Amino acid sequence: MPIKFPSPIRFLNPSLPVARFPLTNVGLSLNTPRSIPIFTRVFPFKLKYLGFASHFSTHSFRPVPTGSRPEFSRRTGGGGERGETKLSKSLIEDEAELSDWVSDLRTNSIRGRVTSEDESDSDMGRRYRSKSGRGRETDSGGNRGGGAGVLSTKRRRESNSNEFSEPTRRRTESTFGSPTRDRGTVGLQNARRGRRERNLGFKRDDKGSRGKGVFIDGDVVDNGEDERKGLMQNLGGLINEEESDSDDDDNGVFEKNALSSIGLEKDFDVKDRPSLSTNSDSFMSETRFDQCSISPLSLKGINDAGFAKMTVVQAATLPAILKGKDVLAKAKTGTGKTVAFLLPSIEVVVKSPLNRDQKRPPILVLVICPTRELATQAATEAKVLLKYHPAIGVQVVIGGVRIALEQKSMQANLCQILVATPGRLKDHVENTAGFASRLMGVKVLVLDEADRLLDMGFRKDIEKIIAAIPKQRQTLMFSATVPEEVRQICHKALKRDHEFINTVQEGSEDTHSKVRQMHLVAPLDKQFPFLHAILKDHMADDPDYKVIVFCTTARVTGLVAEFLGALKLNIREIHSRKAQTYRTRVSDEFRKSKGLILVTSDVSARGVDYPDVTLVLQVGLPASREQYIHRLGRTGRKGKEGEGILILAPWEEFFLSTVKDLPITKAPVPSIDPDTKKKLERALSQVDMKSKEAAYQAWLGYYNSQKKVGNDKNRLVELANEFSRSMGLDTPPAISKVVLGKMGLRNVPGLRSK
Ligand SMILES: Nc1ncnc2c1ncn2[C@@H]1O[C@H](COP(=O)(O)OP(=O)(O)OP(=O)(O)O)[C@@H](O)[C@H]1O
Repeated sequence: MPIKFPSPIRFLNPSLPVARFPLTNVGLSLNTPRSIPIFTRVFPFKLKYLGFASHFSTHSFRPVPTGSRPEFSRRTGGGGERGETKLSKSLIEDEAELSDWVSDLRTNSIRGRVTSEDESDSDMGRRYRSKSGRGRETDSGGNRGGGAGVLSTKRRRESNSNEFSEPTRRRTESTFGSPTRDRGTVGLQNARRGRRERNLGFKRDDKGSRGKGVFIDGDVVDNGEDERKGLMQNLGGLINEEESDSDDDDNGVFEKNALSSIGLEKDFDVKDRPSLSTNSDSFMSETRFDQCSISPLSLKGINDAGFAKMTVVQAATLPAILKGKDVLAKAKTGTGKTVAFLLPSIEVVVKSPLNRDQKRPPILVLVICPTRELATQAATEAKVLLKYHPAIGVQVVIGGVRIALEQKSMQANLCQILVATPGRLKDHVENTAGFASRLMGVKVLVLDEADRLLDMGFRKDIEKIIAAIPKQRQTLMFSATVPEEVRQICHKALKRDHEFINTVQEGSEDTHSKVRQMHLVAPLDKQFPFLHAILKDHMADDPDYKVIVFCTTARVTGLVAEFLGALKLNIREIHSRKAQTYRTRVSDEFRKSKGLILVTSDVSARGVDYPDVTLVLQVGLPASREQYIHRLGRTGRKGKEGEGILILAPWEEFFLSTVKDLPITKAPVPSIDPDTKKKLERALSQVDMKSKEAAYQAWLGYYNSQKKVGNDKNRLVELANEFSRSMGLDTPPAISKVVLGKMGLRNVPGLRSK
């Protein structure tokens, strides 16, 4: 018999408070006439607030009168969203698309374009030599410099059209450079000791515990968010003016509005939910799937997948979703959110009458994911659940795949469930015959990684997609992070009576306590050696190691991968400069393997479910607090233990204040013996000069867009040149004048132009 929960209470985790949002008067906006852009209505650029207490002067967003609002007893997330310094807003769907877009700048299609990376590459190799004097001049491989160019110029422009610029605030960094002390690697080894044993059970840990980025390697990003603001500053002239109507003002306003208008309706009392009261670290509930009204064939599929009981987020959200409610759900990384939205969506298809329109059979469920890897993974999980539903089909549409192939596949195969990345989906809406009418069948819309999809980089595409599906639908949004300002936007996308189900216990962190988090502050010239030392140490400590190294941009990722490859480490790399087929192959390989290090940009930051990752290393400033959390979430999945180390330069230490609620301790500083030092220098000298030049430009672009670093241009260039020296270059690479101009860096002392 189906279990029943009293309707106003949404439950959760062991002691998870389930938050429900007050019913504000804002729920209508997404159901707007098609001709009016949704987010323009719901989030007007000139939105003004009349006070911190929640008064708005816009007709499309009215605050709940203070008196009628449920008391803002606590903010959810245990500080998860606290202190968000809002480091970012994304620009582009998938970094590959930004890559394409930047490639596009090389053409004559956009006014005021930048000189292409390829152009700037043309003679770089001849100009500079590595420290050893033998910089190689060969191209770094067919995968570079290409971009998966399947996107139209128009779309790329549109993808970028909503970025906002931000008034430049001058700021002088005062925290540059404090030398680190060498304390040996023993501490790190100790820190890890016993990890494997602890992994054997779900025991509680006793330890105390771009966009897309922007960019720009003159070229690219991998995932920043706030850098996007910088991108706009830097590339001002590149943006289509009609579309660059900035909502600069909105950002500050938005944050305040969010703070003042969101409250929790109810705190959850775990005593009322014995089925969920496992220990508070567990991601599993006591609820069985057959306790909900799930079809027998779905139950069979679940059983075959080996899922005996629901995870906490599944138990928390399924009853509400099955009842047809709109849901915004927040649950920690790796806790089964994908099944939580797929399973009830499948049930909607099961219950839908068979459609006899063979020519344009309707798409009933639309799942949108921010990256190609994630979309592919969600579709794979759907297929597992659909094992005993031969009449239900799932298809994927993502960038990097020939659109004609997708059109064929959607026509020739069952496609009641469509999983897509936003840009490609929009392409289909605009260019695939009959697709728009199929979309009019959508009954369930899912935004996976909702906060990412609702940020600036995706806004336009999402807006168009929502306008292309029926207003009468169920909307589900899931993420491990739901910043305040995103909650505001979510309100507009969801029905008024939607439920916000937060499975992160009040007062607990957004990260898993079984994942040991550390940071290491080291000057740039020490970072390559330290990275190597940490990896070697980890590999020695755990023969089943499986490590992900996150880097700031695609080009820096390429550089780090080459460096580690030269040291004969077992390396794979994934970033936007790699072809999609390569990305898919490497992703599959990494999923199945052990004894491997994946060097990657933020294309791998969210959602991807690689089992048993033992260590996540983040090198350089993460694009945002959220991005830090999602990257870290690649380890410690399904209740396992893991380890995360963030390597920052002294002048990046400010980032720690944005994650001060997380249990991040200081990592011991590795010691580097003279022989190893020489070996590392040799390895660096083997890295392709073009990779170094591209990484230098990308590095400069990325940090230029980070306001805390990029506002002081003289200092920025000093730091970039420090980075250049850390790669073994005596002279920093020259950058084309056009690119420097676009970055706002012309005539800054220390830069070389060509
Ligand atoms: N009921 C269940 N029992 C056991 N394992 C499950 C269950 N549901 C899902 N899983 C597995 O848990 C793993 C993590 O799930 P999933 O990738 O959906 O997590 P997530 O919460 O979406 O993570 P992220 O926030 O990183 O996207 C997957 O391997 C999935 O197959």
